[in-house]
Amino acid sequence: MATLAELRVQIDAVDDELVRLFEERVRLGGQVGDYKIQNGMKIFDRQREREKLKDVAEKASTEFNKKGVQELFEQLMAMSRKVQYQKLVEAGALGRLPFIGVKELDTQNARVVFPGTEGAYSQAAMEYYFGEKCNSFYVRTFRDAMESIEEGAADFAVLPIENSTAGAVDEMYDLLVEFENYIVGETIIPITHTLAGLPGTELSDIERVYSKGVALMQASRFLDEHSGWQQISVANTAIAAKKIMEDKDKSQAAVCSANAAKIHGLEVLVDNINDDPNNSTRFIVVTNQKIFHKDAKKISICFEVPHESGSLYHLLSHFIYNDLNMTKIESRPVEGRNWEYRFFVDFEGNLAEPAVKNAIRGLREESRSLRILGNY
Ligand SMILES: O=C(O)C(=O)C[C@]1(C(=O)O)C=C[C@@H](O)C=C1
Repeated sequence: MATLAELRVQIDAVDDELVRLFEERVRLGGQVGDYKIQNGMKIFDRQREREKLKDVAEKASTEFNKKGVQELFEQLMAMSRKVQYQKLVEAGALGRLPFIGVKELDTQNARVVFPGTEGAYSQAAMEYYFGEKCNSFYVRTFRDAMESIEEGAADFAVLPIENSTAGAVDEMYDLLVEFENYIVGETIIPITHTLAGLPGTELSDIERVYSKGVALMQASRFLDEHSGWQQISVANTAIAAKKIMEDKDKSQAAVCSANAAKIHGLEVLVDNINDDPNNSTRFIVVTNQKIFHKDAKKISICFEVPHESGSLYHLLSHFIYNDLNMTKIESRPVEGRNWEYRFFVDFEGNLAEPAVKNAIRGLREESRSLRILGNY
């Protein structure tokens, strides 16, 4: 039997040959890229790749090798595509950037909308981002705010997208797909909930607690200690506070900020009731113009993937090969198509960078309905 050293010599010889053939294949892939660019053809040829995978599997002898050789060729062809996309970018064949780079966002005379009512956390986030004196108004729901932007009634909207305890605000992700609005900024603020009621309310008076569903979730430990209380979800924490004040009923309380309690004439019955003392929410700033700040560092996109094994894996490889750092991924069901998903990805970068253009080019060709949600 051969010794380990002898076997390794043989493996080294095979590997040297593989590297030589790999380089030869990448070179040919590049030439195909030049041809496709000259003739205005798409880089990704799904049909050709399917045939290739079938062919190489047929040439392998065992089931294990058939599967292995297919995985290997999937990778090899993905690499060819990356080389070809790179060439496209170098040839300037990317077309115009659909987004306009701006030096500053025009926030001076802007009219800003936030969901809820006076005292909403979105208002606090808005004041943090635009300043306390900004020209603002409120609407009831997230959808109403997105509509105000789309119609041009407001220049910017401030909306929650993610909470450190409760996770993604699913509704916002769906609205970002539904409306042609774009993210141009973000801000994170601490969220500290209180239990608020009419002045003089005792905890023993309370029968019903109103708030936004996610706020009830964020205070679930405290609320679970009072299992007799009915929890009722309303559109917004500050709307809950306003309702308690209007109903003048001591059997009702709200989960809201101390500021919302004060604005609506309520007493803070129990302070700081969130499960996590570091509870905070990330808010996005949305507008209807396709603009991005020239120094923007983060890009949000969404896309649907073909219902095929490995398709998400291949799409995400565009980030790896272009050396882009992905910071977040979320998925949401695609409406009307059971068990199919739309992915939302955040990654670091600026739309003007070649690596970003290259990745987006590849993602656009290989996914369904790619949308750039914003660069901020
Ligand atoms: O044959 C082509 O059209 C190529 O671009 C080459 C290649 C490959 O590497 O084999 C790469 C990308 C295509 O999706 C299909 C095949």
